Amino acid sequence: RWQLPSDPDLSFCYDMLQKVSRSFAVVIEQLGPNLRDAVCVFYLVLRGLDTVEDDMSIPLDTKIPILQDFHKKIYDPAWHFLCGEKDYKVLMDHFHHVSTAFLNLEKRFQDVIAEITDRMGNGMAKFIIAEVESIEDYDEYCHYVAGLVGIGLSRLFYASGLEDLATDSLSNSMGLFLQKTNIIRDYLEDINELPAPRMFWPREIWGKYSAKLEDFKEEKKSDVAVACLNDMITNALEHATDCLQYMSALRDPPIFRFCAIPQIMAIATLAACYNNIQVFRGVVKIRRGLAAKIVLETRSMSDVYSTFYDFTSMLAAKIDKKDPSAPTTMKHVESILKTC
Ligand SMILES: COc1cccc([C@H]2O[C@H](CC(=O)N[C@@H](CC(=O)O)C(=O)O)C(=O)N(CC(C)(C)C)c3ccc(Cl)cc32)c1OC
Repeated sequence: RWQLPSDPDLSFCYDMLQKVSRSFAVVIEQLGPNLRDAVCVFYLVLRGLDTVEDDMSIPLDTKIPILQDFHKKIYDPAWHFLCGEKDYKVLMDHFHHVSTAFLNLEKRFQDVIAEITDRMGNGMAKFIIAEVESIEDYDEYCHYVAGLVGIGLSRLFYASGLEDLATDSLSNSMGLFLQKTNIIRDYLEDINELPAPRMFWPREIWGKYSAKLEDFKEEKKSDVAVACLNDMITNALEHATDCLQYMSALRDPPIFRFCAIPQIMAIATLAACYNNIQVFRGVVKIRRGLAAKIVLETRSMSDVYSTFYDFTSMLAAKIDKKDPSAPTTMKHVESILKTC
């Protein structure tokens, strides 16, 4: 493993990265030196935003201005805010390390991070009050919290000179595919969240299957729960071909792996969740051994194509003709298999 930076602010950032997402930290650290620091700082700035958004103990009239002005706070090493739990409390209480590391980045990287943080913070603020009702709301919310991350990363890759600039549309899809997979996988964890659950499953989808989203926890509602789950997964699969197109355009091997590994985890998760009532009984996680295999064996686009092909075929094998979404699921499956 390369030498930890002597710079105390950056070494705090890499330590935090290790703590908040060990598996992902490994792939970030394999990026080139310039890009690595920018992505590490970007990741922690996003985690900071997320921690504020998720902290239900912060009153709205305090939370909303923090979200909206977060893009200015990152320029102010004097600013910090006590919120979040465990490692996130450490992150927020010592946020000056992140803002100092941010200020030491090249300006072209700072500008990308600041603009994305501005748009994301304002988007989050909008959805603190508004519920996700329609599929359009669902795509808009996922754009703010995940699509913008893809767009920001594409701009950092381009600013580093290592990649051409990917379109906002394909970059957005990279975020939506991951975020929608997380929202689907985390149904039970999210709906049991105390003091108040924040659910992002759109009423336009679940309202076709039950009067209340929490009904899916009930044994007697298993059939409609699985039908709704398959509908949600079918909606997420719409983004898969955009993600394959985005990854096929990447040139730098460390950037490729950084982008490909989460996408493969996502298609593997969707295949495991499809038609699986266990999503409403616990959190369906792909086995650690499989995840480790994915991290080690994803080197080229042909690895990505064959892995997407395999997991999409596994999902297709589980499609029940009687499932209400089956025709649409088959359509998305066919376009993915054709692309691979
Ligand atoms: C071109 O776009 C990307 C390319 C590579 C990786 C990601 C994306 O992947 C991780 C992967 C990650 O963080 N995995 C976790 C495991 C998990 O969350 O289930 C981990 O390995 O700890 C992820 O999930 N999110 C969070 C969002 C989805 C909200 C964007 C994320 C947060 C901050 C950054 Cl800088 C990047 C990402 C991209 O973002 C779209």
